[in-house]
Amino acid sequence: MSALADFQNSIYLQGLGDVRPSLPTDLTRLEGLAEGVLSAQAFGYVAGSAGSEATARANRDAFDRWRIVPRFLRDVAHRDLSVDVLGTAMPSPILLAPIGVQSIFHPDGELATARAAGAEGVTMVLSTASSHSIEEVAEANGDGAPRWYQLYWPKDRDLAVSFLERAKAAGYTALVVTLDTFTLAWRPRDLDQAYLPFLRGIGVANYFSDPVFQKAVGGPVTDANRDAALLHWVANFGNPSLTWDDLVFLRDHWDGPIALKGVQHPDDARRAVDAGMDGVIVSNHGGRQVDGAVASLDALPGVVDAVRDQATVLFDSGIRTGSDVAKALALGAKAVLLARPYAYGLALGGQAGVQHVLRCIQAELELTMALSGVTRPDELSPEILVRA
Ligand SMILES: Cc1cc2nc3c(=O)[nH]c(=O)nc-3n(C[C@H](O)[C@H](O)[C@H](O)COP(=O)(O)O)c2cc1C
Ligand SMILES: CCCCCCC(=O)C(=O)O
Repeated sequence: MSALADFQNSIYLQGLGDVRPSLPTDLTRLEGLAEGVLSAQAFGYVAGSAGSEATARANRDAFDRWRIVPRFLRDVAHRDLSVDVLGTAMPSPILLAPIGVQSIFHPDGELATARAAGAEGVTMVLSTASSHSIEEVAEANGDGAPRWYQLYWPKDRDLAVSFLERAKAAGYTALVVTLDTFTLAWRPRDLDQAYLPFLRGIGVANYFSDPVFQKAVGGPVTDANRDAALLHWVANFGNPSLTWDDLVFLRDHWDGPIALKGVQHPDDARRAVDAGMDGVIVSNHGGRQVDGAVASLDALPGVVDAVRDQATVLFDSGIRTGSDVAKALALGAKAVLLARPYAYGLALGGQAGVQHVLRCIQAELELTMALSGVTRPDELSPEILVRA
């Protein structure tokens, strides 16, 4: 048995003293509870997706179409979930996905998430659009805690370089470059409420604190130039004219591993390998960008097949349970990024809420694996799955 499954026992033992977990252990229940504590705008922002939200639903349906076939009598007494992903040692194949503007969910925002990740030894991927700066989040995360940085590649190349240098100096070891959100998609829940956190000054901490950004807006951001600074942010946030050739620039300015997030097509995965990228993250941004896009899990096997072992394949979009993690790993992902469930944990319980989510999903993964005859993530293969 491992520390992860011990978590399950510790809950049962608390029951002897009539203590119950303060949050549900079925993580699919968190969204409904979070709706009760968040403003309608914040809840719409996190729970909403693009258009009719068909892709968000497809992400979940794709998991339901695969079923695990348990196997027994395989000596699963000793289980080890640890993995090495792009040079980072991890206790399990689960990272915290980049989620921007976290202070709309909890006053401590990314600081609470970073403390939770640091306490659990789980790698946090910090968004460029965070509500606390690169440096503040690193401090909350703690010395030696594993952390990666996610880049929204701005039009201003000097600003991009400044972000990369700040991230490197603050101990972020790998770079995630998100391809699918150079502009916001059509998101009806936000449009109907005329709500965008950035225009209210949330999610711009890294920009407003950056010397290159400040120079571009004529000095530090104050009440006097705040509106102009926000307009500059809007104009510079993303760059739709980027091409594969531009990746050379990133390679030249980041000496650690780089993973491209948002890859869905096998040819794009091959191009990532050709461009010297170390990893790809199969993701459709949780259905928040292209409504009607292929379910992320359905795109995974084609990408795995395309890159073979020339790059590390990670996965997100739709992960809600430990069994979902097992399915994504069985279909070839090296690790997964957990997203909305931890945002709901943050909303419901701050740092403790995020830790609860991490402990539950890791314990559930370990138990699912053991009860399926598997002791290590790399033993998961399509052989444990059938089509429903
Ligand atoms: C509220 C919210 C904010 C997000 N912000 C970012 C971000 O700043 N950068 C990024 O690469 N992805 C961002 N994402 C996308 C997640 O990293 C992830 O790809 C997606 O949420 C996965 O779908 P799931 O939450 O349904 O599993 C965001 C997602 C949500 C829900
Ligand atoms: C202007 C686009 C900002 C998006 C940042 C957050 C995000 O990725 C999301 O899905 O929301």
